[in-house]
Amino acid sequence: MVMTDGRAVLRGRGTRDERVLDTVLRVEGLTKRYGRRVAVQGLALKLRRGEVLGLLGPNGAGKTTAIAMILGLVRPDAGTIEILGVDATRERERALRRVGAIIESPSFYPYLSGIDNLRVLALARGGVPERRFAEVLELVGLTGRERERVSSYSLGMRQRLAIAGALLHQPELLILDEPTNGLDPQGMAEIRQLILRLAAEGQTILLCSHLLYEVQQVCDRVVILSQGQVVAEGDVEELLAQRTRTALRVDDPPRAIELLSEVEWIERIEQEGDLLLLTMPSERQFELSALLHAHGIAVGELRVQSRTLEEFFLDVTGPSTTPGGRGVA
Ligand SMILES: Nc1ncnc2c1ncn2[C@@H]1O[C@H](COP(=O)(O)OP(=O)(O)OP(=O)(O)O)[C@@H](O)[C@H]1O
Repeated sequence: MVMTDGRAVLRGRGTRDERVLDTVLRVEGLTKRYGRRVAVQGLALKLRRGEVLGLLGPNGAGKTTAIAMILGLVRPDAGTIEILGVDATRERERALRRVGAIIESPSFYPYLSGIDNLRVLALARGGVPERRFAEVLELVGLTGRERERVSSYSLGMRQRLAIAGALLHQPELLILDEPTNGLDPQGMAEIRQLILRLAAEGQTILLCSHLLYEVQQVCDRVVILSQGQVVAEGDVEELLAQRTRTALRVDDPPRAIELLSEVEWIERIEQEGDLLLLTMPSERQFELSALLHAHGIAVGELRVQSRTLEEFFLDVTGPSTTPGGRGVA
């Protein structure tokens, strides 16, 4: 992601290599079934200090169930969860001490001011130093509005107050489940800016979202879930590069399809009019051209089509595609 490198410099919490050594969250084999329905199947996640990881997936993919298991709200059927080296399934309270989370729409006392609501939240955490209130209000851009009643806040301001509340105890891991749900475009943009700002300060974040744009804008890495399973994982730009489509025009499409169906690095072949669209790594286009030539198939056109994350996402989560599978559509 273009922004990633710039942000790594901004963060100023050691080099990226130093942070790599430090794993904040490690999930392995995490599984949850509801009756015969598998909500999450063998999920593995690794989140390093200072990283912003996006957990992406369509509705019902299992994101909320995964987060709820990490937060000890739902008991896993199998798997391990380690937060800062502590086994969260065995020592839930100790593991969650350094975690801040927002998993539902925030609920506040509407007749109390923003800062008084934060004071109530701080009590639940066993108290925080007085100066921390000003710090978190500043971080979320609510300085100057903290004495107003929450009932007068916009939804975006309430969400920012909720994030301030989750940051009160200086968590090492911040978990945000669909933080822009229900917000208008301006409110969404504010939350995205806030996440970028927290990331720039070195905050480790697990962001759960079904919004591709949001994830592409703020995350270093993304894990895509579909029907409880990981179907793709990696740096967003790298994921897109791996799965670009190559448009091909040849003199004998049926023979080309027959030949290319046997090629291991071509994931998918689609036909659009007289064009063949191949899902394959773009750097193999010379190999492709040589292969066709060697089999006497003449190539009239060969060009790489860039894909949006949206197309990629539909490709890996869509019902017509078997993840990792090949086929002619
Ligand atoms: N308490 C429950 N009882 C039965 N089935 C459940 C329960 N919670 C979740 N599920 C099922 O598990 C699957 C995963 O749901 P989950 O809410 O984790 O997905 P999600 O990716 O968070 O989707 P959404 O964005 O719609 O919340 C779905 O099929 C859902 O119907």
